[in-house]
Amino acid sequence: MSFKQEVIRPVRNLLPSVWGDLFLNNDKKADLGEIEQIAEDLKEQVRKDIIVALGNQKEHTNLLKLIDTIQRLGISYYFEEEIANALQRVYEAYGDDWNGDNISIWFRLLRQHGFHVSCDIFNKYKDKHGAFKESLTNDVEEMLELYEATSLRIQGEVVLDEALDFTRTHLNDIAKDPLHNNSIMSTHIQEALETPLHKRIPRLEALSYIRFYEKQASHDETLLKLAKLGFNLLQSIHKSELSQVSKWWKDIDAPKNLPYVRDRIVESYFWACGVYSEPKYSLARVFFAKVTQTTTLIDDTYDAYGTYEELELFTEAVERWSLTCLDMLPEYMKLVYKTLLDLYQEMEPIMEKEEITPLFNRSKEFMIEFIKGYMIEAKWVKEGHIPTTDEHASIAFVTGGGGVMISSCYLGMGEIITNEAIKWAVTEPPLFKACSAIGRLLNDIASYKKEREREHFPSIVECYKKQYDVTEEYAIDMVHKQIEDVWKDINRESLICKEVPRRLITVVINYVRTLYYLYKYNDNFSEVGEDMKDHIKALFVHAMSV
Ligand SMILES: CC(C)=CCC/C(C)=C/COP(=O)(O)OP(=O)(O)O
Repeated sequence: MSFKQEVIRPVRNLLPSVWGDLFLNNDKKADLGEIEQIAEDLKEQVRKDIIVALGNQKEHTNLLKLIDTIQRLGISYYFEEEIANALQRVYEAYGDDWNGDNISIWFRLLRQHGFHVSCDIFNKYKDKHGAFKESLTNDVEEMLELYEATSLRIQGEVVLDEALDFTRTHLNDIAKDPLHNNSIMSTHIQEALETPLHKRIPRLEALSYIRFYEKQASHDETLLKLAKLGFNLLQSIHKSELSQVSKWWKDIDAPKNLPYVRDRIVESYFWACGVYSEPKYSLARVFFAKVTQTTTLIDDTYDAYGTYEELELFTEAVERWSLTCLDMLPEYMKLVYKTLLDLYQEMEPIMEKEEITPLFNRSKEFMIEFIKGYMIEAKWVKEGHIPTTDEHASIAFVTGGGGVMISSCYLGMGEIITNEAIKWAVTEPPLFKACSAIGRLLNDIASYKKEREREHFPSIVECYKKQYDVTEEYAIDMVHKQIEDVWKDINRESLICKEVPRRLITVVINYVRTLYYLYKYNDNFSEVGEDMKDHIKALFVHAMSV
């Protein structure tokens, strides 16, 4: 007599996609030839403005303001060369001794573009007792700019730590002051306090800044029009890509074949657009969206469905990376495995043509290490092991996904992936590790309560509590402090990597900005909140009225 043993699987309350088939059939590109021509003429005008301002030293403060506005409006990719050249010239002309106005904008822009200018200039804002001058509080815009500049600080820049405390306190008071209540400025301040510019996803910043800028009496019509047209032009490309990835995902038919999996292809594509929205990175964007959904598929297999024995088989198959391993896997896992291998297989010839095979191969290795990390987590869960914070960090650097996610972001970006960049990326540089760390910390803070409801790898919050015998609130504070420290590390690293094209560094920063958006308060990826739904609709459904 044989007894069929029932398999006990983890239980999870799975939320379906909120989008249904909304984005599936949007692949017809509209004919935008006429709009493109208008945009071309506007671009020419802006280009001239940049060149004229650069040529006249008296205009350099305005030049920086113009560049800042262009960036915030989301159209800097039209003027990449002009902006890089202008900032290079400003750096060469002034070094650390900027003598124009708007110190904070100067500092923020130069640091954002990789110039390690000194923060000592901010001592100008202090009085003889070393405190920030109270007179600063009379100029709200200047205080706001100083606040924004502090996000670029690195470890040890005490003047900027102090400036952050000072400006945050005063801006908070202003935002709460009934005199300013509900004014455009007070909303603007509140948004800045919530998420400083440096931590915002550029595409969402464009969305909100276009609305703000339009209401400013001093706005420039050419810039505003170009921003709106540019927004719509990008949207039409993104809609078609979103339809493409939705079809790919639809063919896998997860609701029928893998019902335990989070269906987050739209959110995955949103993530990809957070990293790069320019037309020329279409291939990379589509690939990265698929990687993110596939990683989610694998995460859910380890966290929410597979038995320990099945996961061991899957991990072994991934290490061997060959379709011949399909036979050793249970039926449902075959599809997970095939999705993973097909995804890379499809990219292989393109990567060969682009001569970036070493990076492509390393990216596969990162994926294998990542999945082996999930297996270690599964083992600790099985043993009921709560790791020390150091042990936790050692695995979080792997399953935090920095290596696999950032290397995947780079695949398909074309000629910007130079040999130097490949040499740098394959070593898993500190910037990748910082992505893993911040990803894990943000994700743990957002989801530790939910994860506690079921069997799950312990979050950093649990590890802190156990190791240091502290309260939950204290542990959470420690994690927030750590997150701020990682931002400082990212800022430092992004100034050091001189051999890597700047756009590849901003890929990393944008990736982290998107993580920050997704996990700052809740796990917006698993449980898409109202704000995120509105943002996705604004980016991919509604065109902007011009
Ligand atoms: C590594 C990365 C960024 C992968 C992209 C897919 C994803 C959002 C996984 C996190 O799932 P989760 O919220 O369930 O996380 P975990 O199970 O790791 O706690």
